[in-house]
Amino acid sequence: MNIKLQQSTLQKQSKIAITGSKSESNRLLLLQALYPNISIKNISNSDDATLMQKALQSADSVKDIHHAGTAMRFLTAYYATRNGQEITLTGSSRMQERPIKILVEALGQLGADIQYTNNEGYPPLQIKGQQLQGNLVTLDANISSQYISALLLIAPTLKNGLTLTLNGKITSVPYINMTLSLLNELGVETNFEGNTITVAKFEATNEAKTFTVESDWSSASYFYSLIALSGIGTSIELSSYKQDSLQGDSCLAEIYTKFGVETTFKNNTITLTKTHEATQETITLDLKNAPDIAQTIAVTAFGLQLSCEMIGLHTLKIKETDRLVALKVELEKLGASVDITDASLYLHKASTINKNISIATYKDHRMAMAFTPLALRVPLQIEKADVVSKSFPDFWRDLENIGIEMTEI
Ligand SMILES: O=C(O)C1=C[C@@H](OP(=O)(O)O)[C@@H](O)[C@H](O)C1
Ligand SMILES: C=C(OP(=O)(O)O)C(=O)O
Repeated sequence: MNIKLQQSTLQKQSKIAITGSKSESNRLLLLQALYPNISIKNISNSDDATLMQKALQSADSVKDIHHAGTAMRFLTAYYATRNGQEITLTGSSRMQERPIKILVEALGQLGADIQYTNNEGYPPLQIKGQQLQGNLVTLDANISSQYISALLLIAPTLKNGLTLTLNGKITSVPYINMTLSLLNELGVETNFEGNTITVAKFEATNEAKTFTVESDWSSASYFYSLIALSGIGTSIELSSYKQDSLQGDSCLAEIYTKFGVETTFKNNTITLTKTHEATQETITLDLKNAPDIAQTIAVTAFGLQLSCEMIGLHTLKIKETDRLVALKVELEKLGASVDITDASLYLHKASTINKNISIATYKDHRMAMAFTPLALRVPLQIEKADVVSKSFPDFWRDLENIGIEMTEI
């Protein structure tokens, strides 16, 4: 399905309820498999969370988690601990290009039996579950925090808990803190100081424990962008959000003040309002803690005809696509000039935005969603638009409801 977006104007005031965070959901689903007294409210309806649930529930020996990075990494650790169970864990062709060696070797230090089916260092994996021994693991922390979260999630079920020593610069730290906070909420003792994380053993209890997932902040980014590209006074209310979020992408509230958007928190909702014009000609950001909002921000800056320098983007090359290359190619089709390195992107100030450009999405939900707000400036097309379901299946319906005019082609 491709979508043609007419040049549109957002409703002056609107309301949306965004689905639960896929990051929180997939952590809680894994914890629920380990501690069945857990129940989960406002769980994400994303493909990634649905695939995680299916994999955990099905008795099949082959588990296919498609594009879901968290499911791939968290389930690798989980099945390595399932004594007597043998499974193959696989994913989409892109998933088979996303590295997993650091996690496999870390689990190997605990005695896990994991073999590569095709290419060393990449899924599919053949996992023979067993009771893991040992409690000390050292691993590189600069490639993906998901390897660390995967180990932390199984840590309280290990005989002596776990001590992780992290090598190198730690990336995507808020996602590690989210994992630790959820463990703490369950009652698990943890400590994170410098480059060492410890997790104590924790026994299952019968006491019911309910977690309520906060709505997804990465998904909220597209509404921040829409408001930034709208006229002064335009606002949207998004539920259900908290000021003390576990999600690092809640830094959007501060970042978007630079684009003229103010956020107010009230009764579990946030209201985003365009209150002023952008305050600077060049927006400079380090996104090592919030990699998933890089595409949204680059497109907002382009739409507002600002220049933008983003660093800390070293993880973008191994996500759903090489997001640095994808951003450069698609922004340049629209008339931008973009310089990239392995870890940064520089968008030069644009003087025009080309009309009726067809945006390729590279099997990456965030490419489709990040470019859509440009419909407030020019008509454009989004190719393979159903890709959004990885994290936000209701995206197109919600956008139509707030005034974005579109037709399927
Ligand atoms: O732990 C998580 O839920 C996630 C961690 C981040 O990945 P990296 O740690 O690989 O950057 C992020 O990009 C991803 O969307 C979700
Ligand atoms: C990178 C992402 O997801 P994952 O790594 O979990 O596939 C994302 O949602 O932007």
